[in-house]
Amino acid sequence: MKKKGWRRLTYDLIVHNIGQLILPKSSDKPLKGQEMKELNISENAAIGILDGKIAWLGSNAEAGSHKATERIDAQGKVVSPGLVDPHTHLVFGGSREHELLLKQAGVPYLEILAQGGGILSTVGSTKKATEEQLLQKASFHLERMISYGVTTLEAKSGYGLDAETELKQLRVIKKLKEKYPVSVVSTFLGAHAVPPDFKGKEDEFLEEMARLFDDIKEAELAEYVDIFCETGVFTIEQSRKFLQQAKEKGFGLKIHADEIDPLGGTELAVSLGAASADHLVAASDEGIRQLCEGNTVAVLLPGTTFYLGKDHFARARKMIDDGAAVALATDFNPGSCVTENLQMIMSLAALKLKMSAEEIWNAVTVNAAHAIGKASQAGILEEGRSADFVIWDVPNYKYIPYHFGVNHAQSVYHSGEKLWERTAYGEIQLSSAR
Ligand SMILES: N=CN[C@@H](CCC(=O)O)C(=O)O
Ligand SMILES: [Zn+2]
Repeated sequence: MKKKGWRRLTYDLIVHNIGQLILPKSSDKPLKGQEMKELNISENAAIGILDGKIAWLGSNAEAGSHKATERIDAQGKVVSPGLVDPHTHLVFGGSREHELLLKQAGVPYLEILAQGGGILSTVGSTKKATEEQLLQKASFHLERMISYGVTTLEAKSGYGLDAETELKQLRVIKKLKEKYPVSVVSTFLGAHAVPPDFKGKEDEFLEEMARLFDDIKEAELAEYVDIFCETGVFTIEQSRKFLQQAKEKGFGLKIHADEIDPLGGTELAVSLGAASADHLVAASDEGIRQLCEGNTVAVLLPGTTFYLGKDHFARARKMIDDGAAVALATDFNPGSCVTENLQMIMSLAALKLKMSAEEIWNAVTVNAAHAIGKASQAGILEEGRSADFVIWDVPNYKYIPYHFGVNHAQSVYHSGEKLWERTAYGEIQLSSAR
């Protein structure tokens, strides 16, 4: 009956002749284990959009009988929900290309940090940058993310490590939310590293960062609080106390956990009911077992492992086969993963994490949305949802992880509005380049 009602309408937009429409399963919980292996693909499909929302999903054959102000022929290509990137360090000053030489010489990531480089180097550049400069730079990176098909993302602070600069970064994220139609979720990562003047006084530093919670809540500057729980940074006990305080103030929780050493951050995340535990390269069997029991999403960042030149990747196969919920993210940042390209991460997930195409699509849509509390708005295409979708210039959904390092997005929509479209670069630019 509902469909008949819709049929009398004139849609704002109909996208028809969709070869494959990717329809991750809608669920109030992240997809776990076996559920991640299932992905609904509707062939020869069409979608109707009205007032920024998906108003109709059906077959291409039916599409002609519906009225629409605008029609787009997808030419048998693939359409998916807009991608969700649930872990980025989008706002920072400067860059760290000089560290490549250190990496090539085999200096470990934590050693560069201990020498005052790494995160601390970016802290210096971020302190120096004005709010406007940070906004311009973050806008540049955000626009590139959109061009790769991202319509919802998380962005962290964490390159200030003092009240003034952390709040400056969070205000930039808030401005990005206002400036762009995409959905941006903000995370306070004041506990990202120990500033030199607090070396040996980590507890004091965390107390100082925790004193910002009220102001951040009051000004609606962040939805989540995160901490880097790692050898030489913050211990499990410090992380537990800090996150517990954040939880009491009403923040959602995230944790940079078990990235290099298996400290037990995964278990901590589950025990605190964190939305996500991120990295998990060194997560223990017990940590994985607990992930299977809870609803904390394992946000895996294979681009970081690749960029840090490591051979050992997070155990995605075990996590999924045992029954955990896995999402994927870029971890875009100036030191350990310098890419805005979530499609590249999808390829690394196939090649290094041995994830199937179905698991990968669920990991960058529905599960990624769960990891940032956006599951009711993003990651799914169904009637009544925001019309956030991507038309991909590929023959089928398995093609994107397969053909790596390039941009397969043809056009990107949020709330039914076209945000980005690939220009016709083919003939003209190539011939002039020759
Ligand atoms: N591991 C900690 N933080 C970031 C890296 C930040 C940086 O190196 O600038 C990460 O998630 O990889
Ligand atoms: Zn990170």
